[in-house]
Amino acid sequence: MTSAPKTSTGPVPDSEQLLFGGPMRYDYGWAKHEMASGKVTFSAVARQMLHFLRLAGRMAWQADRAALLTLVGAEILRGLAAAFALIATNHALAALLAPGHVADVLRAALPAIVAVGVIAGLSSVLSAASGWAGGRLEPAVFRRATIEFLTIVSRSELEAIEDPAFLAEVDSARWGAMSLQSIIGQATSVLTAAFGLVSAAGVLSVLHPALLPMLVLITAPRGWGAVRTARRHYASTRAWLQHSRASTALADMLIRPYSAAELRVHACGPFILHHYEQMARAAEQEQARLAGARARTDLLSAALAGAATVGAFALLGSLVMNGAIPLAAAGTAVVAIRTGSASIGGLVSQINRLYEESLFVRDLDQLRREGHRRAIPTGGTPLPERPETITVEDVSFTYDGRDTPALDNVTLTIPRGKVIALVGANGSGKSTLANILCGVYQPHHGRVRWDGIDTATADRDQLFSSVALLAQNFQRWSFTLRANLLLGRPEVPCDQQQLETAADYADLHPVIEELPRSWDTLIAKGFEGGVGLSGGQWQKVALARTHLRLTTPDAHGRLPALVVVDEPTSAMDPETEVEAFEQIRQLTTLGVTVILITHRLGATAKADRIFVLDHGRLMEQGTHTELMAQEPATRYRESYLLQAAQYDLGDRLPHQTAPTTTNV
Ligand SMILES: Nc1ncnc2c1ncn2[C@@H]1O[C@H](COP(=O)(O)OP(=O)(O)OP(=O)(O)O)[C@@H](O)[C@H]1O
Repeated sequence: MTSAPKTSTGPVPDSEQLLFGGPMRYDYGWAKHEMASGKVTFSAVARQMLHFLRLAGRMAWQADRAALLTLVGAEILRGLAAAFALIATNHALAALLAPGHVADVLRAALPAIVAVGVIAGLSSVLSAASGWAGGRLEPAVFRRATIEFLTIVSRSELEAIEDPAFLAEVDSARWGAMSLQSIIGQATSVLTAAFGLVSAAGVLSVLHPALLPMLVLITAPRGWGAVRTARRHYASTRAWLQHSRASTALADMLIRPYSAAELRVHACGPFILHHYEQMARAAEQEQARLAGARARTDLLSAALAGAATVGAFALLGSLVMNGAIPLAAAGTAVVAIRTGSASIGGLVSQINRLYEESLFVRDLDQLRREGHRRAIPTGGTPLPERPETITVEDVSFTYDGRDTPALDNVTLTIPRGKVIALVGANGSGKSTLANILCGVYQPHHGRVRWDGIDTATADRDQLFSSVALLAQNFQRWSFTLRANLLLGRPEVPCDQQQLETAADYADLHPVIEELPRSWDTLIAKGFEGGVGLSGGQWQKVALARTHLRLTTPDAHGRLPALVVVDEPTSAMDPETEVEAFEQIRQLTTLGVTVILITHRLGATAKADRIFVLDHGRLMEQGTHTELMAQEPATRYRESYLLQAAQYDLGDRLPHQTAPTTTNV
């Protein structure tokens, strides 16, 4: 172990530059990963591996004790069987090489020969038992590790999920969950090979102490080669995880329904295919590089091990010649060296994989700690069920990688049970503010208070439960219509009547009537029996889901106090849209405060209060009448008149002409 592993070679392929703006390799700075770096000692590697084996063992113990005990028991017995087989072989050889009549010699050797056969049979049974137990354990451990991984990631803050460094950890840890499963199989094989080696070593040291160091000399180069190859492979896999995710995304674009129409009309297929191929070639080159490096390492370690084997046989020959050991013992020693070497072969390839897998398990372990740090906190100050006012105080927020803040010292007050409109040009910060109000982002500066209680220290689960979010890019769950609504309040059971009420509210029944299996229709193109919905129909589904959430108490009897609707009607036809806005306004009759984000200023005109954002700053506020009457003309009035002029709504003030530039 002398140098840190290389991860990629060559310039950035054009495809990666064009499509992703740079190389899709993770640059980890290998110094951070001491196990993968060239500076680690073998004992450190062994300690780490034992640590992760214990981790896998603990998980296996929790998953299926009987299977784990069977597995370990069977492997220990197989190891013992291998030692007994060698002893029996020694007896058989001693009897066979003894002088005497052939029939007598055979008779004397028969018990030992039979013992060798019986032990071989027993070994096969034990091997089958071990395979059965391993087959049960591996998927169980994989399930546990995956569930743990998914729980950690899905409970992380949204900012963490959007952080590329955290995403890199997530990518690698996901691999770790798979590795934890294979570690069981690897560990079993290592155990088997190690027992074989130990029994060979035991027999050799009994035959003559000088033979044992020879076995060690045969083993050492193969062990060195295995660890070197594993490190190289790990470094490469980890660095190329993002590349592999990007390639899968490209392949999906070619074959999934969501991109099918534009792909065909714009003839994007050949373009994407070309770049997919370029990326696949880059990955192929990396694999070829690894294969070449592995071949070189294998060759070197095999040459060293071969030289050691020759030395071992030479030593054995000289021991026989000098009469230090009898011929029969030499025969047994040959068998032991061969068994030992075969065990080394198995051991090396298994340790190779075990080591590599344990590096990924380590990443899973790391995600556990990092995930804990980035987790949404549990507990905190209780929030009022129906706050009289929600105040946003001097709130600023800047996205990672951005120089300018998305929200810049915003201060505003939201009274209970009113419709509050957030308006502003694209990118002015409306959705960011909505996400802060919902508790998915925490302000980087300033506070949001519910009746004076700072939401940063409040019980976040309670905050989430008190909010309904109909986001601009709301989730179109690839499930049945029923499940799509139930996901409005998934933690409590809902009956059909509640679903019907929500559907009534969103005028969803005409859509349901056209669905082949009514509520149980799978609304997902690309799955068997699945049907697609139009954009406006999906918005109705989302509106119904929001209503279900607003009218269904959580497990503690709490109903949402705040609903954020972000561009809820953008895909609806004019008639439906007018109705939908009216329905949204009606939500205040439930005692809920409505935050309405929309560019349709006809709808905001009826809001109780309007806040106008511009480049993350709160520029104007008031009622529609106030904002329209202000002099000099507000940005809001200019935009409103511009829209009015488009539709000739006749809302233009007598002395005004519609401006043509400003946009809210
Ligand atoms: N995840 C993100 N990472 C980095 N920047 C972001 C992210 N989301 C939004 N932004 C940036 O933050 C600013 C505010 O975005 P936001 O989505 O809040 O605007 P908006 O007013 O809702 O816009 P629109 O009317 O187009 O929906 C924009 O400059 C946007 O590019």
